[in-house]
Amino acid sequence: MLLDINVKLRRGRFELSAPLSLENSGAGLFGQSGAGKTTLLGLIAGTLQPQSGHIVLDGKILYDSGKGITMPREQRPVGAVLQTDSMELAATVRETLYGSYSRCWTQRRLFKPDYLIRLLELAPILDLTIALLSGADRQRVMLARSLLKSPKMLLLDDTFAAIGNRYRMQLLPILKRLQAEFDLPVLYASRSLREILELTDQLIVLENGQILRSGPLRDVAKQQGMLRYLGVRQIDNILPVSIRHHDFTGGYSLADSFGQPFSLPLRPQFVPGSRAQVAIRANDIALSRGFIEGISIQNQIKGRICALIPASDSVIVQVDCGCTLLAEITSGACKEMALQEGDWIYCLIKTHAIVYLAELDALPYEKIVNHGDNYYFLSAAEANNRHFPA
Ligand SMILES: Nc1ncnc2c1ncn2[C@@H]1O[C@H](COP(=O)(O)OP(=O)(O)OP(=O)(O)O)[C@@H](O)[C@H]1O
Repeated sequence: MLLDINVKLRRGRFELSAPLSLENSGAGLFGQSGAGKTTLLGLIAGTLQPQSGHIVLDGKILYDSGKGITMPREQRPVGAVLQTDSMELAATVRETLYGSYSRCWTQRRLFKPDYLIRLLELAPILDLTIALLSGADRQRVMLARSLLKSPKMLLLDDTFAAIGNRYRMQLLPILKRLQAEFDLPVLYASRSLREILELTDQLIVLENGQILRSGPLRDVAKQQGMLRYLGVRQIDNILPVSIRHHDFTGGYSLADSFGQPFSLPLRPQFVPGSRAQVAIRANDIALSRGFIEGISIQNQIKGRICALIPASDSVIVQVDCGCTLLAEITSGACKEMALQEGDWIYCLIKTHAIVYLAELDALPYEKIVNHGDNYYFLSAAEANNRHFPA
């Protein structure tokens, strides 16, 4: 167990009560403004003390009210970039970084300052004082300073939002590398599911100081209304995929999900090996008894029907393809095909019917085609709202 927390804290009217355990991976801490994300990170980092409970990280007790243990912040094996953090304004970036490095035990040191200076492109600002830095530069310095503690876990409080767009695109692969190469789990707090999903699909949903749900997005999203709460419109299938390679000639990215190959819209920004979440609407999946040759649809995923669920004028067909896919077809089609539970079937999915979850905010317009004097908005979400200028 990486992290085991059960604490209570009251601040004015706000009460945080957070029983939470994390296995050996990072997670995204999602919550609306005021949900308690910064508070929870502060409790782990040691900037705040709970009234009761315990916090154990990687077998080390950081806090235990029963045993009377409170480990001071400097000694906690936690790197944290918190909104409430401050730095010595008169110190230079170099002094800040080397100061943090010299306080880390030699045998625990994971990173060298030079490595992080290169990784986070800090060389041009090394001799500036913290007071002279922009907000985004300060965030990068704080991140480097936290990593120089060689932490067992990295806590980030809405860092993408604070760091600015330019470095955001650079920071993402860095954080992914830290997780993969250095086995450094990141707990990332944000109000944006989209940002969290760029890093991880493990979610902790916090509301009003309470943990509503935790687990992989697929499981969390099963709860009625949860996706809407997370700021995502209703979608029927969410799949984790691993990107394999990009076919620039063919115009698609190839990925695996539960051992099945998927052709996805081309997104070269995903490094092969990285993970993403994709969504497919149930009524964007057609079914066929056999594999079809000579068809433009790139995804023909074979699976076995495990349930036929009648809806008002349609049938939801639950297909086990390694992962579970829900397809929605008309009752007429279901009857004509004489579908039965246990039958083998192919799920036909067009590449462009698959949407990266991180891009859902970018909807409703997926693509606008100008043909003659007419504009056509090619987006399922806009089906009821087409706009054809005169
Ligand atoms: N110093 C304080 N004293 C009393 N209450 C506080 C203090 N700081 C925060 N709170 C309250 O604690 C609650 C949780 O705040 P917190 O900053 O942890 O939320 P958050 O989820 O991080 O929000 P945001 O996304 O806006 O940063 C809020 O109701 C806030 O008003």
